[in-house]
This record gives sequence, C-alpha cells and structure tokens, in this order.
Amino acid sequence: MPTARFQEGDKVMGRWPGSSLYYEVQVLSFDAASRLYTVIYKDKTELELKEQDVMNISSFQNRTRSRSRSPGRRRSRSRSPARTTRRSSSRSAVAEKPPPSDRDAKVKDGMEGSLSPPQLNKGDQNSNKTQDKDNNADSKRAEAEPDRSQSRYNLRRRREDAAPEARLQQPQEKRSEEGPAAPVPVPPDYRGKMGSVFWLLFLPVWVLFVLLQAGLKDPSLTNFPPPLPPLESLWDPQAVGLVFLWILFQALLYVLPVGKLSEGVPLRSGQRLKYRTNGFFATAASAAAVAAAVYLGADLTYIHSHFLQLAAASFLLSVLLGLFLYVRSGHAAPEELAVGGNSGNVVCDFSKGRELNPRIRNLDLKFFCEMRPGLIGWCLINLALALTEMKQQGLQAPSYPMILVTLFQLLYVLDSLWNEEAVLTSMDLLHEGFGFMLAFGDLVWVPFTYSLQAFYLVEHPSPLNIPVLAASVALQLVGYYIFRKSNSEKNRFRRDPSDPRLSHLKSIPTATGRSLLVSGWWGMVRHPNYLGDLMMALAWSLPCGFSHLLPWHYLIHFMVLLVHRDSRITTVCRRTYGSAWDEYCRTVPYRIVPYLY
Ligand SMILES: NC(=O)C1=CN([C@@H]2O[C@H](COP(=O)(O)OP(=O)(O)OC[C@H]3O[C@@H](n4cnc5c(N)ncnc54)[C@H](OP(=O)(O)O)[C@@H]3O)[C@@H](O)[C@H]2O)C=CC1
Ligand SMILES: CC(C)CCC[C@@H](C)[C@H]1CC=C2C3=C(CC[C@@]21C)[C@@]1(C)CC[C@H](O)C(C)(C)[C@@H]1CC3
Repeated sequence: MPTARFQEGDKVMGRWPGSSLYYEVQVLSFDAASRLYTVIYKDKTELELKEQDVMNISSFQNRTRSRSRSPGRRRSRSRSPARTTRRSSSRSAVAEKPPPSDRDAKVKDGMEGSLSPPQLNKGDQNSNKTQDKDNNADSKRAEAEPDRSQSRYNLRRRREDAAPEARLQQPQEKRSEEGPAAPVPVPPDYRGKMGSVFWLLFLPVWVLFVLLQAGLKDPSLTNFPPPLPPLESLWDPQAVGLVFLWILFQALLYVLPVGKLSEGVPLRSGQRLKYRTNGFFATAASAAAVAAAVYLGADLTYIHSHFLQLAAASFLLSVLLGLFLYVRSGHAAPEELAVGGNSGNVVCDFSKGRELNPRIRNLDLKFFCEMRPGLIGWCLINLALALTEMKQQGLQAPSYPMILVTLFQLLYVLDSLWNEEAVLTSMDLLHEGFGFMLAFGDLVWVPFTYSLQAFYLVEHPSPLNIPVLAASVALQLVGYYIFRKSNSEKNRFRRDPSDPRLSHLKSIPTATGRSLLVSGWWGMVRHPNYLGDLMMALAWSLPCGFSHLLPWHYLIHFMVLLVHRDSRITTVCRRTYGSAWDEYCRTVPYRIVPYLY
C-alpha cells in the first residue's frame, strides 16, 4: 500500500492550477486511492492536487536552481510566448486547466520561483464583486461539466463558492501578518549570462559609435564606423561636474516638499510606497534655472560642442550608480528584491539590478532616474541643439523640422511629467530591479540618443515638405491621444477598478485578485500605449527626411525595445496570472498593431 509523502498539517509547495505558480499550502488530507492531496492555500482556497504538483519546500528551491541551469528549461522558456492553454468554458483563471502537454511545460517554468499566495488588492475587490458573480457561475458550470481537466484536478473551491465575498474581502493587512514572500533565487543559464555581458559591452560602444557618426558631415552607412577619437578626449572634468550638478539639482527638486505625494501599487509585502510626483514643478524650476544661467552668460551651444564628453560623463555616473546599487542590494531584505533580479551571478545582477525599489530616505532612485535627470535633460539638450542650429546655419529662428521635432518631444516629456503618477503602474516600476542597465538607459540612452533627430538637423537641413510635415503632425496628435488615453485608462483601473469612469469596461478576474481589462483601449490590442508611442516615434523622424538612417535611430530601436518588452510582459503576466493571461491573449489576439502584429 503506497504511503503519503506528506502528512496532514505539513507545509508544502502546491502548484496553482492552470498556472506555473507554486504557493505555500498546507496539507489537509491525502486520498490514497486517487493519490490526490487536499491542500489549503493561504487565501483559504481548498484544492485537490495531484501528487506531482505538491513538493517539499526545500526540494522546490533546489529544483528551482538545478532546472534553471538545464538546457531543457531554456528550450521551454524560449517557446513560452507562443504557448497557450485551451479555451475552457470558464472565464475564471482558477477553473481553467491547461492540457497535459502544456501543463508539463508549465511545471518546468513553474520552477522559476514562488510568488506570494493569491491575494487581492483592496482596489480590485469592488469591481470583482460583479465579475465574481459571472465568475462563480462560470466556475460552477465548469465544475458541473466533467471535462478533461477533472482527470488532473478537482477544483473544490469550497469556501470560495460558499462565501465569495469573504474571499474578496480578505484584508490587505493579512499579507503583512503572514509575511511577504521573497523571490526564490534563479541562477541565470549560459544564454542569460552571455546576454548580460553582451549588452553591458555593446550598448555603451553603440552609443559612442552613433554619436561619432552623428558628428560626421555625411553620416551615411558607407561611412560607418566613424574614425575613433583618442579615448582621453572623452574625459572632461568640467562635463562630469556639470552632469553631476544637474543630477543633484534634480534630486533636490524631487525631495522638496512641493507637489503631490502619490502612492504606488501594493508591493508583495502589502506596503505602498510614496512618491513625490512633482515632475512638472521640477521642469518649470529647471527651465527657470537654465534661463537664469543663460541670462548670466552661459552658452548652451556648449552642449553640442561637448556632446561626446557629456555623454561619457553620464556614462561614468551611470556605472558608479550601478556599482552603488549592486553593493547596497547586498543588504536588502529578501522581500525588497525583484523577482528575477536575484540570480546570484554578479554580472547579471549588476546589469539587471536586484533591488526593486532602492531608496535613499524618500528619494526613490529608480523612479527619480527614470523620470527626471534624463527626461528633463533631453529637453534641455533639444533646446541647446535648436540654438546651435540657428547659430551654425545663420537662422533667425530654428528650421521648421527642428521646431516640429523639439515641440513634439517637449509635449511627450511634459505629458510624462504631468501624468507622472501613471508611471507607477508601468512594468519597470512594478517588476524590474534597478541596476546598471536601467541607470544607463535613463542617464545616457534617453538624453543622448533620443535627441539624435535634433542633433542631425543641426548640420543637415531638411527641405520643407508640406505633405510629410502634415503627416507628421497628424501622427503625433493621433499617437499622443492613443498613448495618453490608454495609459490613463490602465492606471485608473489599477488604482481603483470601481472608478465610475470605467464602469463600461469589461475585465477578466485572475487568481491574484487583480483583473485584466479586455475592452476599451486594452481590448483593441494588448499594448495600445505602445501603438500610440510608436506613431509618435514615426512623427519625430519624418521631418528629418529619408537621406540618412541616423534620425530613424529612435524609431528602429523603439520597435525592437517594445517587441522585447512585450515578450517580457508576457512572461511576467503569464507567471503572475496563469491561464487568465492566456484567456486575455485569446480575447485580444493582437499585441501592438490591430490585425498586423
Ligand atoms: N519612450 C521610451 O523609450 C519608452 C516608452 N515606454 C512607454 O512607457 C509606457 C509604459 O510601458 P510598459 O511599462 O512597458 O508597459 P505597460 O504600461 O503596458 O505596463 C505593463 C503592465 O500593465 C499591466 N497590464 C497589462 N495588460 C493589462 C490589462 N489588459 N489590464 C490591466 N493591466 C494590464 C501589467 O501589470 P500588472 O498586471 O502587474 O499591473 C503589465 O505588466 C508605455 O506607454 C510605453 O509606450 C516604454 C519603454 C520605453
Ligand atoms: C539601454 C537599453 C537599450 C534600454 C533601456 C530602456 C530605457 C531607455 C527605457 C525603459 C523604460 C523607459 C521609459 C521611458 C523612457 C525610456 C526608458 C527609461 C519613459 C520615461 C519615457 C516617457 C514616457 O512618457 C514614459 C511612459 C514616462 C516612459 C516610461 C518608461
């Protein structure tokens, strides 16, 4: 007679059906005939799980390590974006089960980490009340139908079915009492390590080449690569001092008790961090400071003539910041680490960053770097380049293409800072660690490569072409509308799903308690905000003409970046929401461009 591996009361890891997630559960009983464990999750959901979906906590962690190294796991990961589960009659993430082959692949993926148990955001609870009626009906329908899934799981959501409201009203504070879950370390595989090394070396070299190319009279591909200047010419203590002062000035504006204090979304611990969202004030204060400096004799064309040195100085500071972040992350509590940023490999952790929300007192480093010095710096650089264009081409005013490019980009930045709170629900803020790569992106990539259109126009006047200019204005306006509306819709929904302005929208509930929008902007494509952003990117390149690739750098990199971000979001959301995410993908099949991609 086979015996049970676990006894009543044992704490073990149990897979959440239909997803790749393992949660800590308690064994209630074992049925030797069917070899099913009845377990209870921390949210009081009781399920029957097959033996192989129940694991010892310590061996779960060991297997996590060994599996993540195995080539088999790599294969299954690379396939992951295409994996889908079969449509079930239920819309509920809990009641939907993947077919066996898919399920096996997910079990492999599930070794990646454990997340906190299915819990509910207070905010999402209200909207889920109505959805839950549907959901319960669907679940019951699913349970009534002895479908194929019954052979794998018996979803006895006994307490949920009996009292759905009780489940929904589980207090947020309970999370903290139970203690937040820490991400399980996931050592990177060979590809992960080599990828990190590659990007660490390639991106700074790429920025150097692109900026050198931009300085050429004829920056065409036939002149690539441009001649390399002596490396010591990149070192300029004055440039380092200026960049450092700029960052310090922005940090000072951030910590000033001026403007709104906004709450972020709840962390794994249930805690909500506060952010000083006074970006618009910071921009106005920066504009005043720059105007004062110009009044006192500062020559903004210095920015153009010392572009490389300023970029090198920003690079140096981003390396120092990356090192600082890496060292301080060694002292971070486990629940402060990002899932996936905790690999134990120095290069990967330095590059991706381990800590989710590193802070010096009230200064949130990730939020600050993403929103302030680089973004406001980008506008300052554009202004300086417009002045340089006038000086070099002997113009009374900047050229029309320059005016369009700088105004469009100014609108983009001002909008970001006006709606700064919306960034608190973006992927980087929610899921990514803060390490060298993002610091480099914020401090070097954004200000020095996003201003390439203006840089190009300084020495490459673009003939006025009315239809192209009109197309670019139309793209900017429509793109901006889509970008803003969709970002605000999601942000509003994440903050308060019961917001009356969203009452017309449909959403699907997930096992985490958060729902996914499936109508409105987010029912059109899975990333409507990317679509709007891409349209604006096109609008910024068009005025520069088609003679060279350089002013198209932003658009080209952006398409690659957004496709990559989509795959990362897919991975994170599938890990978090399991089959509800697959349901969303089936309901909204296109990612960025309707009927195309
Ligand atoms: N100019 C630039 O260089 C760049 C600009 N951007 C822009 O920044 C903005 C933010 O981008 P990014 O952070 O990548 O992506 P999103 O703002 O789209 O955030 C992704 C997160 O949104 C949530 N989400 C996804 N789908 C839904 C849904 N249907 N319903 C509710 N919530 C959903 C998920 O988080 P959860 O469910 O956990 O809340 C997901 O992880 C975009 O506008 C993008 O265009 C981004 C990168 C670079
Ligand atoms: C170095 C790598 C090649 C890429 C690094 C990526 C970063 C440059 C981007 C990651 C997410 C970003 C966002 C913005 C700028 C680019 C980075 C930092 C953003 C601040 C631009 C303005 C938008 O309105 C936004 C929504 C606030 C953006 C948030 C994400």
